[in-house]
Amino acid sequence: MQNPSLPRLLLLSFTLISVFNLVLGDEGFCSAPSILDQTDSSSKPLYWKVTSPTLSPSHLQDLPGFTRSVYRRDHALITPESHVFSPLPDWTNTLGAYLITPAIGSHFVMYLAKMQENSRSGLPPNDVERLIFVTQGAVTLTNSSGISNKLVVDSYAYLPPNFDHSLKCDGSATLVVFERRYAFLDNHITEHIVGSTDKQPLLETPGEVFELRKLLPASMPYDFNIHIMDFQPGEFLNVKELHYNQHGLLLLEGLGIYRLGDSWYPVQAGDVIWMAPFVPQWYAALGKTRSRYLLYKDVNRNPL
Ligand SMILES: NC(=O)N[C@H](N)C(=O)O
Ligand SMILES: [Mn+2]
Repeated sequence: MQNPSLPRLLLLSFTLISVFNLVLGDEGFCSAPSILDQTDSSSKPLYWKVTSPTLSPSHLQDLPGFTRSVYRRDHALITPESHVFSPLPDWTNTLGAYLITPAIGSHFVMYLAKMQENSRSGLPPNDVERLIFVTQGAVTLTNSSGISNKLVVDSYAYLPPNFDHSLKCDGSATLVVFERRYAFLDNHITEHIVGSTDKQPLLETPGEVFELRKLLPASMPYDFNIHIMDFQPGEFLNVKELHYNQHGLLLLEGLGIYRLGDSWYPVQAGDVIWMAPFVPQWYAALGKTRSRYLLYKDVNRNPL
């Protein structure tokens, strides 16, 4: 057999190198793109991952039937690839995905409302209070006396039971909405509230390292609150909580591990969690950026 010519050798070695490059990539063998390699998110709008989550690692994206969602007796993890939207009754041009309802065992509802152009909200049932929190876009809230407030990302509004109001959206907006049949107490009444997370003071968290803000007053008329909790990577809940209160959680930023009962779940921004009363619960923040989650918690009412 004659010696292979130099040009053939060069062609062969070039082919081999490019094949290895293709397989190895520059991070090593079979390297899957890491969620941590996300482009620098400082150029993105606040809470951008809530409405554009990493639906699943790219090498699992097209795996039929793959989901991280779980439903158990005392908890549920609802991840974005499981959302089922349908027109919200009484709302105009708005798609809703109910994520937590009394059918799961809760005394409240939690849903995502995707408002499209020229959309308008409907009212909740009588005696039902509502809290809306904007995670994308902007809406205009108008109350019965005609006063309007523009709510942008990170803003919220609390509407007392039987409080006439309407939300209008010209472009698009995504809201997370909590509604609950108000637990009337003596002659207490709640007030209409409009605010934004960044204007709420940090509260003491004795024995814990996370930063805590609350969106509603702690006073007796309010039968629930919304906690905004921030963890730096590596920080975790000190107390492995087990309490009579129930939770609806939306992870707004970051990623980590949520322990619920005897299960441990990797979670990321966009994930929603239902926690029934007494479910053991614990969180640890991972990754390169802070974790921030929004948490519904019933308060101020005797559990009997
Ligand atoms: N799972 C939680 O983050 N729970 C809150 N720390 C709470 O119950 O207040
Ligand atoms: Mn808790």
